[in-house]
Amino acid sequence: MTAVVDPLIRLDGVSKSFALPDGRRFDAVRDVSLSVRPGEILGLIGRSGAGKSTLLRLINLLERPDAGLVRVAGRELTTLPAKDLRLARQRIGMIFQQFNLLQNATAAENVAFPLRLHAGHSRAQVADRVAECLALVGLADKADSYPAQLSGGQKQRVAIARALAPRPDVLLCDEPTSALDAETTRELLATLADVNARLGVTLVIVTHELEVVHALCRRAAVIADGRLVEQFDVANAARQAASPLALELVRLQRQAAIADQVPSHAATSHAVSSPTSILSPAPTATSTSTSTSTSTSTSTPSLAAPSAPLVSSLEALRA
Ligand SMILES: Nc1ncnc2c1ncn2[C@@H]1O[C@H](COP(=O)(O)OP(=O)(O)OP(=O)(O)O)[C@@H](O)[C@H]1O
Repeated sequence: MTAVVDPLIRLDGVSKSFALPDGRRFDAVRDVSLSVRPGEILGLIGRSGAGKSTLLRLINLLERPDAGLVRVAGRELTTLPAKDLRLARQRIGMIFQQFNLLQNATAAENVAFPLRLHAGHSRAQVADRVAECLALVGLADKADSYPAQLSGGQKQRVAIARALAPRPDVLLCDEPTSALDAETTRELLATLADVNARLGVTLVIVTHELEVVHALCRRAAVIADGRLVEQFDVANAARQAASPLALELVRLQRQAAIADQVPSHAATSHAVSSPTSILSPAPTATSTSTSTSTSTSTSTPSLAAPSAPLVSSLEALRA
């Protein structure tokens, strides 16, 4: 008999609307109910404007729902007084597409920031935790660097270290790789997989890149016009999924499976020539720079089909 595990995140009938300049209201999220189990990696996918980011921000109450309940780690957030909500939010880390680092603070100071916000940590404890988190994301040697001295991938790693510093149960990721080139995206996804596997941190990732879902997520939820259209296990997408977006993911999975079976030079040419996600704009040139390269591009990377090494290294991390 399988043990029933309580969800770590439970959204119950949440809705959110915004006021339009003409006085009408726009329904960005409509009556969504969704559960996320502890340790899960959930991808929220959908076309631009579907309501993915708003839904993500409802989980930590960066947006307050107009209706519905938001329960995280057993606590109903919508009814918490401000002080308790601040404490509850410490258990919910978040990273953003544009990193949102303090520009005039070093990597170490950025990571220390959430720890300093809350009393109770000695200077030595903060220093230890900062060093631990920077090492975890492979940036032990960049503690004294300022964001301007770091590549895009390194900045996102600092953001991950900062989010992990208060030991969250869950990390909300809003388009975490959209500002990164293909190679840096692969490295970042491996880091996120590692955070999930080693620390057991639950991940909820908003992305418009089906490649990210394929490479990292165990479950996917499709959002369209503010509604939850369907959810499925990524490994069983071919059997469980029905929406056009999910079927596009199935096509991507098949391409990757074929690429896995053909010799590497053929796989490479296949990956390069295959169409990218229908969510992405027209393909742009991919870069093969390393993690130390400067990547400040805001264009959507065109990953095409994920390369076999990416898929297998992430699957190894997942195992
Ligand atoms: N603060 C706001 N005020 C008014 N409208 C908003 C606000 N935030 C979001 N919206 C609108 O709500 C809709 C959903 O936005 P949201 O950012 O959640 O979509 P998304 O699926 O994440 O899109 P994208 O992939 O383009 O980021 C959009 O039409 C957006 O313009």
